[in-house]
Amino acid sequence: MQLEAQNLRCRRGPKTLFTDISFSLDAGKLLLVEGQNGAGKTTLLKLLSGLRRPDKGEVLWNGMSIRSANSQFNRQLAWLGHQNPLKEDQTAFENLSMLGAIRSRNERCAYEALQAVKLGNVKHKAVKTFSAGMKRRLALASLLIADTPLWILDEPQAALDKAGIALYEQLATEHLENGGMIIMTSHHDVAIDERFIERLILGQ
Ligand SMILES: Nc1ncnc2c1ncn2[C@@H]1O[C@H](COP(=O)(O)OP(=O)(O)OP(=O)(O)O)[C@@H](O)[C@H]1O
Repeated sequence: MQLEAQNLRCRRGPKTLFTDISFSLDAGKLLLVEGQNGAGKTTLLKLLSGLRRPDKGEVLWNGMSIRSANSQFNRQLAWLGHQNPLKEDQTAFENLSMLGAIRSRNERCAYEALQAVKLGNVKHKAVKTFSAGMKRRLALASLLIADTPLWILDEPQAALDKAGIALYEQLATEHLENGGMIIMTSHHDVAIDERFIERLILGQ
């Protein structure tokens, strides 16, 4: 398994955000994308997810363009942006069950994912009653339900308290140990073993 970026260039409005980004990421590795506000981290993650096209360059999954129907890229990817992809009027359990149904998971997976993010005791409460940190935990549970090898996560630790950040780091470490891959941004330290981590700093 490999994700490769080849000579990516991106402009937004009059500004060139980056001109020649290349890297390759293998199974069991985490790419930490760093840079100041406005450096282009979110934009780069969108290019790598296929949500936005680069002005130049290509993103390859296992040697094949992610735009090729044969790449199966979308089935391998779980994306988490700044916004949590949650239905506010539904309960935590209903949100995860719905995602699980799309991925042919049974209800037990939803219960297990809720336990894993320590939301088991509020599983039948509507998401609109949750705090920002609880919603972010639920969004992290959706990664477990998706069960894809590649996670692309824009500030996954946002809104989480110390325990929530530690929980995220634990889930991410387990994912990497199982041969998964993660691309993420963060404005904070990430306490994940350095042997998993590669870094890309934008705006230098
Ligand atoms: N819809 C848009 N139209 C034009 N310019 C945009 C748009 N969205 C973002 N930009 C610009 O693109 C640049 C990069 O934005 P981006 O969100 O990728 O940065 P970032 O590194 O993720 O920032 P942050 O750390 O604040 O989340 C910024 O200068 C921003 O003003």
